[in-house]
Amino acid sequence: MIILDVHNLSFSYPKSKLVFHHVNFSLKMGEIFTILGPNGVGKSTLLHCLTGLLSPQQGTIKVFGNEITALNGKTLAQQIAYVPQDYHINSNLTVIDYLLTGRAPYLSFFQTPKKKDFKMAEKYLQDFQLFQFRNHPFAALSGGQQQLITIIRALLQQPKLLILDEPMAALDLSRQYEILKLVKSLAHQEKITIILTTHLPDHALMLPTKIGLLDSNGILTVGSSDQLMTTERLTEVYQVPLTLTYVPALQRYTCQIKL
Ligand SMILES: Nc1ncnc2c1ncn2[C@@H]1O[C@H](COP(=O)(O)OP(=O)(O)OP(=O)(O)O)[C@@H](O)[C@H]1O
Repeated sequence: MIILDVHNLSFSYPKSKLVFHHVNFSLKMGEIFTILGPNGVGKSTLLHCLTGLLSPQQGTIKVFGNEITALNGKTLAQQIAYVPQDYHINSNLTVIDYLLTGRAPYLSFFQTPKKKDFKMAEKYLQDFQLFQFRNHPFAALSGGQQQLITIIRALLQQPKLLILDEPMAALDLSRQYEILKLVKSLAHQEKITIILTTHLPDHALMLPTKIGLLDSNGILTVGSSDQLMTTERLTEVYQVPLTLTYVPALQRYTCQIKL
């Protein structure tokens, strides 16, 4: 079943050249899609289009067969959850209050969160060993803790499509391991479709994922990991000497920069 269908998408900011053009891909239920590319090529911009935050100049985005522009905010928030790259919020909300905003798509305008909503949020806090921060101000947490809380908030939306912009950028190795395992299990067990961006090709090499390579000409090349995660393709995209090596102990390739 196709969850997301992107056809012929092109985008430019006002009075600027096209960031990307003629982007095409579709994602099935439970599929993982990792987008890689150098700084400034337009990965976040593309994600903003996919969440309906930006309107493309050309092309269509369909979620469950419906044009994204035809969906109301509440329906969209029940179907798509988005964790932005810049998750810092300027507010005095406590962690639990911030998390409960993730339940808003399931509450009516005047309704306050119910016991069930608190329990869901608290369960995630326990699972991520963050329960001790329940009543702390969100803004007082470390960068990595804020990133994890923002991911939990997205999970509380119970989305069908989860969009994560550099979800591991602020995380230590053990938390990266946790998020990679989470991404795999959300996709395989809960059949959530996941799009993520990362600057570490190894993240893509660790996941069973479709790949999107966005280059500095604004072209998104979509294919399998075997097709696109090669020394030649990544050297071309990143314009840096690098090499992919198969590590038998890991049973996968790793990517290293040649310095
Ligand atoms: N609000 C904006 N107005 C005008 N130009 C913008 C805006 N936001 C981003 N850009 C430009 O669009 C291009 C793509 O930016 P974007 O943030 O999407 O890249 P990215 O691939 O996500 O980069 P990074 O890997 O550094 O996060 C950049 O040249 C950037 O300067």
